[in-house]
Amino acid sequence: MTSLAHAALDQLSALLGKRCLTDPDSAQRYGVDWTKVWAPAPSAVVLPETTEEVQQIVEIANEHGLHLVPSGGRTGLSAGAVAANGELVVAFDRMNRVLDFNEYDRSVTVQPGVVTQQLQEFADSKELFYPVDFASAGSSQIGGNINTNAGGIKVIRYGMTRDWITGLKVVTGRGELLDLNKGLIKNATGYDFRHLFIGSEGTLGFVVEAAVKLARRPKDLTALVLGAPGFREVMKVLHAFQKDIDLTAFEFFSDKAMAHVLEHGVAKPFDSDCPFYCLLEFEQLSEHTGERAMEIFEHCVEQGWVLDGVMSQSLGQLEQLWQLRERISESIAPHTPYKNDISVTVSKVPDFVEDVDKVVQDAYPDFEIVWFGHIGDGNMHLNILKPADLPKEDFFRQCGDVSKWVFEIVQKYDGSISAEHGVGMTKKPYLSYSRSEEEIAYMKAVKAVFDPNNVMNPGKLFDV
Ligand SMILES: O=C(O)CC[C@@H](O)C(=O)O
Ligand SMILES: [Zn+2]
Repeated sequence: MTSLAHAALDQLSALLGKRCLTDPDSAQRYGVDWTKVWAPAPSAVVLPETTEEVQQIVEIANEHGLHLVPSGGRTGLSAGAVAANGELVVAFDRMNRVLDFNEYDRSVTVQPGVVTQQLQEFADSKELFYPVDFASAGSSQIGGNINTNAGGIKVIRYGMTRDWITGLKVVTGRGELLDLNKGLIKNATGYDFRHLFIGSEGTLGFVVEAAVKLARRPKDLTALVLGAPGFREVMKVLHAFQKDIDLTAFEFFSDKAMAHVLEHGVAKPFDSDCPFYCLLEFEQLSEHTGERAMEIFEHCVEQGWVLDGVMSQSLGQLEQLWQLRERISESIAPHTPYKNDISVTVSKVPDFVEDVDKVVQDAYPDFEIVWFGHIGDGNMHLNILKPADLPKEDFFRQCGDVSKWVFEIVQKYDGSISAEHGVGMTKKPYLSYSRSEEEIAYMKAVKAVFDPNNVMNPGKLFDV
């Protein structure tokens, strides 16, 4: 570990005892997320258990000029929670309790270290539903989800994390505790700071408590996996289903993505090989919905938009079909992927994908390019896989060069360079492709208000 001012370390140890860690294993464990670009090098790791302790940590940081990095489930993909420069990591694993539940408000109050799946299971135990879901739900924490405004596989129906947070308690970079919006549905009293903190990547303060809204449990979820001859056909299928059915998900993946998950032991859904696949899901609110889905499926086949397909007949089959999509990220991970998480409005998706695909195919004739994502909400994951014999540094450098061309197209289409993974360090150099100079100046000014000494996660999102 790099050296932290002795006086600061003494104060932290006096405050937290054994919950102030300076051993190399803890540094490795708490100083990284799922990006493998920067090596972890924090000065120390602290594990607060109360809001008061969080406030005192922030006060010590201000006094000694420490830099603080929030750490949740560490499943991030943009290096937003990486401590690579001697920072103090503040990990929320010990603040992981459900504090309150109110069935009339359909609201649950949680600490930031509650794991997403723990929240989903709690909601289920109350016969309710927390709908924000993604493959890393088993380890990601709600505090991290709030800091990145996490999205995932159900956004088409339920929106992002932002749409489910009705209240936030935060400790600002000044060490003050703010109680934001207090669980209210309606509150027209000026600036809603809750929304400033959601998606702020820990640059303004720490989330120490959140009030989360819950939904009705979905009824008889059913999935269809369909094979399509081309990408444009996938979008026609989306349109055909959406005209009649409220979809809870519409995901797509290419044949290359399919090949990787099959190699990882997931069962093939049907015999035909197709260039593209989509997975769509809906609630069977009545028998009629299933019949209507079959009619639309047949229509898509007649039109030549669908080559083959399968529909789940049980919860087990539904879960099996979801594996095809949810396990893509882990199945390509051994190939050191360079990730892009880009979005445009849904109507622009076909032209946008065609333009980007042309650029990356030309730029990387020897690299494998894997497309998949949440196409129903306009979010594509573009992963470039590293050839086994190419050194990691050369690979990332080449990918970085091409990113500029990709992001020029994103800008042309008024899209986002980070739809749901955040900016962190990986996308920081490209922020101006999605946000104007004026906007970035306002962002910096806002940070200065909440965190005047720049103790909160510096070097992420933008440089001050
Ligand atoms: O690995 C990726 O590029 C995407 C990860 C995640 O957002 C997903 O949708 O599976
Ligand atoms: Zn995703």
